[in-house]
Parts: sequence; structure tokens; C-alpha cells
Amino acid sequence: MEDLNNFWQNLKMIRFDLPIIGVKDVIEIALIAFVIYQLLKWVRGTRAWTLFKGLLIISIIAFISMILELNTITFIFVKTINTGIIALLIVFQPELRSALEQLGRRNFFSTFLIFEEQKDKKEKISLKAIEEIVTATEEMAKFKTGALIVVEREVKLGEYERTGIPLNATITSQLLINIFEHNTPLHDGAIIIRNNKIVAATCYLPLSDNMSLSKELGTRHRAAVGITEVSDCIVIIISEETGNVSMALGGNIIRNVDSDYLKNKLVYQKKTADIKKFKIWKGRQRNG
Ligand SMILES: Nc1ncnc2c1ncn2[C@@H]1O[C@H](COP(=O)(O)OP(=O)(O)OP(=O)(O)O)[C@@H](O)[C@H]1O
Repeated sequence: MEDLNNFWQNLKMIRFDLPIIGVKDVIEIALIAFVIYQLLKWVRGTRAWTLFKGLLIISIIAFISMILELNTITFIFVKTINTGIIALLIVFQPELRSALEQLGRRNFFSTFLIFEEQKDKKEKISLKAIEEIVTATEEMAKFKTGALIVVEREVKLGEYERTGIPLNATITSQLLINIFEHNTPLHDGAIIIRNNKIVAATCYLPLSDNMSLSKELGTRHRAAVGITEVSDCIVIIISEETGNVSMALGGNIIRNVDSDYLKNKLVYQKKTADIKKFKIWKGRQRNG
């Protein structure tokens, strides 16, 4: 009974100590929430997202061990987070610089217009789009048209997309063939495909410094391997020299693939993405 009285007294004191929330506080909270939201949105568009998720998991473990007073584990995790943040700043220095530059260039009010973007995110690559990519690849290989097609998956390629010319065009084989046509303004560099859209052309990709890659392979192939070393995307490469089609994935290159192999691989990746999406949706349903 005494405990209950104490608890009640404490509760009254807490209620008494509750700060009064004014208009200024509400504005402040809204501004902070907006900045955090924009920050998360930006991180999601870069390869830092995977690292950020890792850091988040470490923070949660550190928090739980702090509550449970597991001092050694807390010490290790807190130290890891501190060093991790400094490491992140160093590793992602180029991305941070470009984010700050963008902030200066950006139309502030456009950041509120996110509904189109949200709608687009729900669409994943369709079978029709895959067919169009495969048809275009066959045609370009036949005529030895050099091409570099990046199909984005979970890791967002925003920072590479920004090095090119924005397109946001529906995927058709005719458009793909046209983009890579010799001596046209968009043929150089890579195109990036997100969901059912060609989001940008003439994109510059990071070159792989993998020494075990064949010496026959030039910068087009090295760029394809390079982007798959820093993300989970699939890249289709058509050699201008031989007309051979290769595919890069997970830092590896599979040379001389045929249309069936290419199609199966793209369809398989789509299916695994769909299953993952379905599992998340089921999870949300269960939790909700
Ligand atoms: N870092 C890069 N990012 C995007 N595209 C690139 C990059 N480096 C080269 N390319 C593309 O590759 C073309 C040059 O290809 P290069 O002949 O050097 O490579 P390759 O691997 O031998 O290909 P190919 O077999 O088609 O000759 C450039 O014109 C450009 O379109």
C-alpha cells in the first residue's frame, strides 16, 4: 500500500513537472522532424543506406544492453558507434560534399512535393520492362552498339544518377537502342533503370580496381564491375568491339551471356524482390 502511495506521489510530481508546450516548441519539433526526414531521404538515395542500417542495429543493441546494465557490451558498442560515425564521415566525404552542394542548389519548396516520388517507389520493374531490355540488348549486340545498362535494386544509386542527364522515361526497346546509337548526345556512359523508368543517361560509374579482371576488358566493363562492387545492382554490358553481352553482379562479371540467361536472371531478381516486399507487407499486417 505504501508503495502504491509513493508511486501515486511520484506520478503527481511528474505531472506537475511536465513542461508546457508552446507554439515555439511545436515549430521547433516540426523543423527538427523535417530535417531528420530529409536527411533519411537523402541517405536512402545513396549507398550509405546499408551502412546506416548497420549502425542503427548497433545503436539498438547498445541501447538494450544499457537498459540491462551489461556494462562491457555497452562500452564496446558505444565505442564502436563513436568511431563508426567518424569513419562514416571520412568514407562518405564525397557524398556529404555533393549533398551540401545540392542543398544550395535546391528549390526548397520542391522538397514538399514528394507524392509522385512515393507513388513511383511502389512500382517494381515489370516483366514487360524486362522483355524490352532483353529485346534491345539482342538488337544492340547484333549491330555491335556499345551499351551499359544499370538496373537498380535495393541500394539506391542517387549519387551516380546525378552525374548523368535526367530522363525519367518509360522503358522501351526502341528508346534504349536510340540512347546508345553512335554519335548521339546520350550514348556515352551508362543509363540507370529504376523500377519501370530509365531515370538517367550518360552516368559516370566508379571503375573497379580488381586486378583479376581480364586485361581484354576496357573501361566500360570495369565501370560495370565497379558499380556492382558498391551496390546490389545488375549491369548489362554490350561490347562495341565484339558485340558480346556480359552481365555484372556482386563485383563479378559473367561474359558472353545469351538472351535466355539474361532474362532468367532479371526475372529471378525481380521475383526475389517481390517476395521480400511481400514478407515486409505481411509483417506490417501482422504488427498492424
Ligand atoms: N566510368 C565510366 N562510367 C560510365 N561509362 C563509362 C565509364 N568508362 C567508360 N565508359 C563507357 O565506355 C566507353 C569506352 O569503352 P572502352 O572501349 O574503353 O571499354 P571496353 O570495356 O573495351 O568496351 P568495348 O568492348 O565496348 O570496347 C566510353 O565511351 C563510355 O561510354
